[in-house]
Amino acid sequence: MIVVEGLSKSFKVAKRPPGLKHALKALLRPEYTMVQALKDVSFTIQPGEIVGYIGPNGAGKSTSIKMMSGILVPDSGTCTIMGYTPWKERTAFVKHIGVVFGQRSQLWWDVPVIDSFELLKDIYKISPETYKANVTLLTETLDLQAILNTPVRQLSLGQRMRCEIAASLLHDPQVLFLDEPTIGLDAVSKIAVRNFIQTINREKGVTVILTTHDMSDIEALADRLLLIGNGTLLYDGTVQKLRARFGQRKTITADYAPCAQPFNVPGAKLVSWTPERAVLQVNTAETPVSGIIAQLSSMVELADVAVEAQPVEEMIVELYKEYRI
Ligand SMILES: Nc1ncnc2c1ncn2[C@@H]1O[C@H](COP(=O)(O)OP(=O)(O)OP(=O)(O)O)[C@@H](O)[C@H]1O
Repeated sequence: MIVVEGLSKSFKVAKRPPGLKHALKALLRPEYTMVQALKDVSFTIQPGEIVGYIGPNGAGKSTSIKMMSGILVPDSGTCTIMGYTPWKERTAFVKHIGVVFGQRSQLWWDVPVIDSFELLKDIYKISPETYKANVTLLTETLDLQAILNTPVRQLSLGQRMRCEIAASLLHDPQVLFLDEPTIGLDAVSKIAVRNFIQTINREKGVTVILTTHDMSDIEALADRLLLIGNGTLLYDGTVQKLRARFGQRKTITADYAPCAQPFNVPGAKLVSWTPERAVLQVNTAETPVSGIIAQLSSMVELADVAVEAQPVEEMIVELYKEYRI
């Protein structure tokens, strides 16, 4: 579906040290530096995948999405999506993709949402039947009925995001690029957007490339992660592979009948202790959880035990540390 090979992109940025003197100098004799946003990035994405494209600020995620959606031209490298080179065959190519930039709107600010949808219908030359069916489906699943006649500028962020996602799917694209689609959304809207992404992936087979800083989006949606740092692709693998590598740390929370003294369980690290509850961390590669629970039950009268895996967020932090990004 998507084949990216050796993509590189640099930007020429004007140097402007602070101060009026430097500002005047920069105006008369501008100096430039080059920022390398992407360096030789390659990957392949299969139809129907949901891929989390992650990395710290300035890593090169948006630059990649802009190239894959045909907005930016790389300095070198190739990208083929459904047989198209995005930046060369943009008019034909955009019919097959949907793009949502969480920080920017593709809707017309002053007109009601439904008018923006009508304009998109004409731009994408969507047939009346497809348009009608999709507006009905998207209105229902994204709960848009009450806001379809409201001008975009009067919508809340969460309402606008739902409209943006609907707008990006009116023409039945096979690939959807989502750049921070849940940024600034409340918990209810986030879950609604995530559920919707899962639904269109499952029911319509839409391939999704998702960039986000919200690791709970990744945990809920992505089967596979692409980690980018300083413009370089550092990790390409499934969330399970990440778990196998970093997810051996488990947290055990034990509730017990009151106990006067803090205790020590060999093989586990005591994170916190109260007379009725202890939180321990264990590396399951070295000590099995069952062994820790057996030790605990010989020391205190256990009432309840909860075992939690390490959250994906913490594993990603470990990955960032490992690659020093
Ligand atoms: N139009 C531009 N002109 C100059 N530099 C740019 C431009 N666009 C991006 N850059 C630079 O390229 C690098 C990568 O930026 P990019 O926006 O792709 O990062 P990102 O991973 O999307 O970051 P964030 O998570 O903060 O959105 C950064 O150093 C950025 O300053």
